[in-house]
Amino acid sequence: MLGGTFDPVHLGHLRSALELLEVLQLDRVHMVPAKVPPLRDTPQVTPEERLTLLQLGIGDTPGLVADPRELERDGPSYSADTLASLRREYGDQARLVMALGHDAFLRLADWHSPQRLFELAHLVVIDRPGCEAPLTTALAELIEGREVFSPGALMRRPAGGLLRLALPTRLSISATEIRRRLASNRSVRFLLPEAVEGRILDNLLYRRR
Ligand SMILES: Nc1ncnc2c1ncn2[C@@H]1O[C@H](COP(=O)(O)OP(=O)(O)OP(=O)(O)O)[C@@H](O)[C@H]1O
Ligand SMILES: O=C(O)c1ccc[n+]([C@@H]2O[C@H](COP(=O)([O-])O)[C@@H](O)[C@H]2O)c1
Repeated sequence: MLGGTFDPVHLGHLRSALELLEVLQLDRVHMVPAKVPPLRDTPQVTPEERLTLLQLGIGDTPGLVADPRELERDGPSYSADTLASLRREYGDQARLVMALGHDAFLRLADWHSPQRLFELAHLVVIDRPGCEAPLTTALAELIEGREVFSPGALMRRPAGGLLRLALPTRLSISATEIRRRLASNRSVRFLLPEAVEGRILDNLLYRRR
């Protein structure tokens, strides 16, 4: 699972999802837009629209799935609930991975039931340019004894490990920068898929009101 606000989805997300699929030899990557992201302000664009943009971005890419399950729940979109739902779907023995960028990882100790995340899945932290801050004490305690150093070591068990990965392509693209550009009428070409760009421009999304 790769969860996100996806406000909007961009090539940093999509390349990461594809490379996770290859490097970890996964069956599929569920990309799950958060209906109510727990630790940030309400996104500018509705969950349904962010899901539509994600579907357009993924297109027919084999192995990537635009997963609407968080849109079906009310309240904050806690990842522990999403992983529990995936665990129910795939069963106890499936190897389940939650991937997140290093910036999101740095705040993991503030998440809802962070220990439970490790009961339900492995965590894979994707290196992201410009996000090299040190770990807090709370985060260091949370991950103590969990780190492994290869995909093979991670995949021996269904859950509970932590792997930090430098994926082959590191893109310093962020949704914040894309929203800024759109708000000031600057180009976002080549930062996100053309179909996503087209829908955003056609519907005047992220324009300053
Ligand atoms: N360029 C990128 N490379 C690797 N991981 C990324 C990249 N952009 C986002 N991610 C990760 O993807 C997940 C979802 O990201 P999110 O939807 O918040 O996008 P974002 O670009 O970080 O958005 P914003 O700028 O609005 O915070 C997070 O775990 C985030 O760390
Ligand atoms: O479960 C939580 O408490 C929690 C707290 C913060 C973020 N998350 C999830 O982490 C993913 C990235 O979040 P964000 O805000 O960086 O887009 C997204 O799927 C969020 O739902 C989850």
